[in-house]
Amino acid sequence: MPHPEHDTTRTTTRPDELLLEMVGVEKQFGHFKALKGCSLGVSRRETLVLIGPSGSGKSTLLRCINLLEPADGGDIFFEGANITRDLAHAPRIRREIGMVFQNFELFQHLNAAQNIMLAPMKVLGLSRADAHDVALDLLRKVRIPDKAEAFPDELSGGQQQRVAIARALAMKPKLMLYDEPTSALDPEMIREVLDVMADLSAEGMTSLVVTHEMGFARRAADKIVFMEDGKIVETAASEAFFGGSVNERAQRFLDQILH
Ligand SMILES: Nc1ncnc2c1ncn2[C@@H]1O[C@H](COP(=O)(O)OP(=O)(O)OP(=O)(O)O)[C@@H](O)[C@H]1O
Repeated sequence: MPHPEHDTTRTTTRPDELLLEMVGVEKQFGHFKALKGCSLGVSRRETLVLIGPSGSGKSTLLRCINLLEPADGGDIFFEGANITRDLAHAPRIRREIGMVFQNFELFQHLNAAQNIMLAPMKVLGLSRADAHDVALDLLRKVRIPDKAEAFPDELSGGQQQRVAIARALAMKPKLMLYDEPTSALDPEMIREVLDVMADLSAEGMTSLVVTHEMGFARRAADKIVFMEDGKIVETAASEAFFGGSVNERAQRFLDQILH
């Protein structure tokens, strides 16, 4: 046995290491408790789908993770660092956690390539030429290679959402958060966005996705998380969840959205 200090086969990063861990996270808006002691772990390369009734706290949970909302209690660890207790982590978290919103939130006065190039130039210090190359690569990845020059109002909703995904990917995030990314889209566009997200998950992009698209959940999710009334009621492996071995409230909700 080699001495541990000289054992070059040891690594500090296990492939299944927790990337994100939430422990007892609380969030209050005035007198209303939106998150009540939420605990959740996300391992590297995992995709989790978060479901639950309207108002159960799904968006608030995502917004606490990337520090758009400060948590009032509990702890959130990202790569082992407690990001809720030390505001110095905020710039890194905004770089390393990508977020995609329901309404795309693209800059209307910039074309698709410029939307994608902005943060890599401003935050990562890439030259315009390098950032442009990154943008073209990502537009290929999200399957709209010919839309670099198009402005948001010249794109369909599905194309705009794919630009938004490309814009988030341009920062090389370690975690992607998606907040109902297809709920503002017409049915024929939903599939093209979900296909891109499923490809990213299959490539190992760690993802936390709020969606009611159960076809996507079946295809891409490792785990399903069910929230109700500000609490995480159930976290189950996807097979167990769809196989029916989940608690009764989660099952009832699943039946509602499937039928
Ligand atoms: N900034 C805010 N101020 C006051 N209340 C808020 C705020 N943000 C969220 N809430 C409340 O917190 C609760 C949880 O909201 P949240 O948006 O997280 O739910 P959700 O599960 O994402 O719902 P939906 O599926 O409808 O998007 C809701 O009752 C909401 O009204």
